[in-house]
Amino acid sequence: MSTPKVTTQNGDWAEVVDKLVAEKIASRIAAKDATIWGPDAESEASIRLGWVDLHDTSRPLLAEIEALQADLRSEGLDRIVLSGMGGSSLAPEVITRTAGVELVVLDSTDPSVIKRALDGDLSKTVIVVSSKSGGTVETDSHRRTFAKAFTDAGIDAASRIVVVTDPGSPFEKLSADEGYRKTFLADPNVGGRYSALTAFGLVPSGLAGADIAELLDQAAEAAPALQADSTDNPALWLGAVLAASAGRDKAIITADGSDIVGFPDWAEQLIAESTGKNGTGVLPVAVEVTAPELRSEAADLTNALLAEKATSGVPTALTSGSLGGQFLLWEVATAVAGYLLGINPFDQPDVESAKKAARGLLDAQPEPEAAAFTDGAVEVRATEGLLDGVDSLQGAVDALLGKLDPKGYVAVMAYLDSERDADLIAIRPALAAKTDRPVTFGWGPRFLHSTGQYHKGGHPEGVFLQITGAHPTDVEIPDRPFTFGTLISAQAAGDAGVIAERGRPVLRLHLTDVASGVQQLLSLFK
Ligand SMILES: O=P(O)(O)OC[C@H]1O[C@H](O)[C@H](O)[C@@H](O)[C@@H]1O
Repeated sequence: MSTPKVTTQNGDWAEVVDKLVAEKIASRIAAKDATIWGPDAESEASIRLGWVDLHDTSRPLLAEIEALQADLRSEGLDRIVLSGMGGSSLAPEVITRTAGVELVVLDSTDPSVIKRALDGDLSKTVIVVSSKSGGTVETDSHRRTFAKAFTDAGIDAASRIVVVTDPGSPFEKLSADEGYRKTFLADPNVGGRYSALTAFGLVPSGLAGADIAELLDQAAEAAPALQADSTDNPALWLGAVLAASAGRDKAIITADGSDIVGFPDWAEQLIAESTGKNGTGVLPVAVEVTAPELRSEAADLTNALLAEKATSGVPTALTSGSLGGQFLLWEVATAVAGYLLGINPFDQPDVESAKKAARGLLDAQPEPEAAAFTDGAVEVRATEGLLDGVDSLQGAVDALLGKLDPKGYVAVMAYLDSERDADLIAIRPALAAKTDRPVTFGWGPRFLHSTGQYHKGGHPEGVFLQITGAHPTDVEIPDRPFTFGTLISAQAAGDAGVIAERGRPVLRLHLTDVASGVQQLLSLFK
């Protein structure tokens, strides 16, 4: 095991850290002092600090998870599917990828993703449906669809559904009414993105075969250093680099040489939802190790890397240590960053707006907006004025990039199948190289529960490239008046509408044939 370490380069944060030590911020966080973030944040903070000692309070869960796993295995049930969005799936994804065990993570509404999950061997499948609120449309839709699929296959659906939710949520009651196999109630005093070491992180990971006791041991080993009012506390340095590097409001995150798999995607949600609000915050940009952003010397960047060496001259924090320790390190650092930025790190005020817009579209089912023009396999639409005088895909992309401020960023929002359409990811470094600006890439609707908050609530300086696709095969959602295809289209249109209302440029590309549309898009950058 190794305790978390943070080394800083290309800057001096000693004064900030001294102030944090003098104000006893670390020990006050550990003592669950809800007053740290000011009077406006106090009531939320008072029910959101349960994560500081989960390495102790989650212990009783281990035996329960182990017992269920043994039962499932004895029945030959070893294909674990996890339905969960944002904080209900990002941590288990990192934990199981790092442990090298199989977990099918379902955090999409793309019909092709759903179909693939349903096409797996249902005779060996258990679905863990995780939702803190119990009201998330994606997870509700997955649950309905899997329940029917089990029944259609002659399998007792209730025996194959495991629920993780908060006590008192509507989902707890539904689970009891339906007689689902087991309901794990999570600690309600922990928000989704801080829930890696609650039942949300531990249940699916443990059932899939990851060593979750070790994860808690790692966090327990890390905790004393992270709670100390000391200039040796690594979380104070990481928090200071993230929030107190003047004018540097974009953090490039990558993992190079770390044995932790996929950590930047988890950190992205933690930082985006915790800080991206009130027109401020830190934009987390999760990138591949060869990303152009890592060589950039731009004045608005910092780097937060799970790596041993800085890659450019910008302010950099290098972090290392075990996964359990890293979870706690980044959580404390984000709470510290929230304090330094003067915001409440525990709410996500702008996430709801996109959900509301999608619901409105599902209810109204309006005629789709006509395309401004079609180029090959791509229908092009955009916010008003953006396409004036433009009649080609190349021209449309250039027009969007023309709106980029010197301090702006590009957000690629792909409402597609992350496995089938994985080639599209190449557009991220291509755009970063072309614009010399940071580029976020999110699969929709997954990113709505992560960077989606920052895009609407953070610094208003993004330009948005939304990509959707045709669905040759759609999937019904039992007892709902819409299909997965309609749902994902409404989520995309709703989100684009909210971003446009906030005055940001949005270019919407709809691929009438996804495979050739993806290649057509990529060819723009060759
Ligand atoms: O666990 P749930 O209640 O289903 O919520 C899943 C996700 O939903 C919202 O988008 C929140 O912004 C996220 O922080 C949360 O993780």
